[in-house]
Amino acid sequence: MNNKDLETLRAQINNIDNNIIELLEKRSEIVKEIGKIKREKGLSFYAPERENQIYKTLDSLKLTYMNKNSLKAIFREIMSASIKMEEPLTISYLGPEATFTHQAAIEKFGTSLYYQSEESIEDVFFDVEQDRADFGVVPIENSIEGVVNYTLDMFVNSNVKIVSEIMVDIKHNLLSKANSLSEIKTVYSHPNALGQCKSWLKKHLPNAMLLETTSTAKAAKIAAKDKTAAAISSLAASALYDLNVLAKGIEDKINNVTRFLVIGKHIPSPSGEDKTSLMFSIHDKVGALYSILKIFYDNQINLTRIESRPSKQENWSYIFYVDIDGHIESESVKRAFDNLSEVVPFVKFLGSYPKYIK
Ligand SMILES: O=C(O)C(=O)C[C@]1(C(=O)O)C=C[C@@H](O)C=C1
Repeated sequence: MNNKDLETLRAQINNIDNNIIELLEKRSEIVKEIGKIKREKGLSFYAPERENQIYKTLDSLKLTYMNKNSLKAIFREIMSASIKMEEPLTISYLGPEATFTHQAAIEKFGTSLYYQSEESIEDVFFDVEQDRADFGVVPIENSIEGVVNYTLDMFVNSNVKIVSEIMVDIKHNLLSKANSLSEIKTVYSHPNALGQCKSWLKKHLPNAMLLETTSTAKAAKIAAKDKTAAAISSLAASALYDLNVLAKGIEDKINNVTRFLVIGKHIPSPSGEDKTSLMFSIHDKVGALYSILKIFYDNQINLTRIESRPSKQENWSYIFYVDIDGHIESESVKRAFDNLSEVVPFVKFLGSYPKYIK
């Protein structure tokens, strides 16, 4: 290909880019209208059910050249910019910067919004409750470590609702200012990450001292100040703290996924494929849990998870958390919720939200 060809092709791209920009301008004009209606009606500017519809449409396309994940990332950012045009929302997350929760938040809301890092899950809940943030992102469970009890417990006394969910593949990496493994004397990370990379550490750094930190991002911050130290952390942290990636994907089990929740104050409209989360306690008597599970069965509702936690009110009494298929606005879910309310001492609706799609 000679330079002339290259110039011709780039001129064609310039034309297409102009068309894309013109269309984005037209799209933005409509977005502004939507924003006005939402403000008048007190609706949520972020509409996860609508975003899922758009992602599903993209998923169903038959494309010749474009990679679907790339296309979705482009639309993620278009919608992020659109939300910002309607209302520049603030998203609170369990920080510091470059944690997996931060990554999850950006995956959900794109890069156009404001992000507010918090030191604890409790603070993320408080930010949303007290309107210091419009939405919050917190971890709820990991495929290896199990449920994040702290997040579950927060729902007992909080009135925030679950409005969306995110799944993130957890990839651990060894980051350091050093250039080779032989220089590493200490490895810092969150206890979960150290646990998830145990075999790799034993094989490649058998003599290193392992030290726990409150987050994987904090570990990266510490490692940035000591050339004999390394951190197990995300690639985002390697960029943020300018660290070398000495080894990629060092987790022992490859299927390491963390589920995060977006919390807010509005309940999204049904998307067609939704989940509902509920919390309840039961009477201390024979068959109590059985009779509750039967309510879901009788209403033909699929129960996708059940967790129990000590109620903290009296010893050996428990609170149950369930996720079911369907939206609270559907007849069967509404009926099941009403039936449940009649037989349990305490029940709380935690949210109906669209199921995660990658
Ligand atoms: O359809 C809406 O409710 C919009 O606000 C528009 C739009 C979009 O850009 O397509 C933007 C933000 C919402 O989260 C969903 C969709």
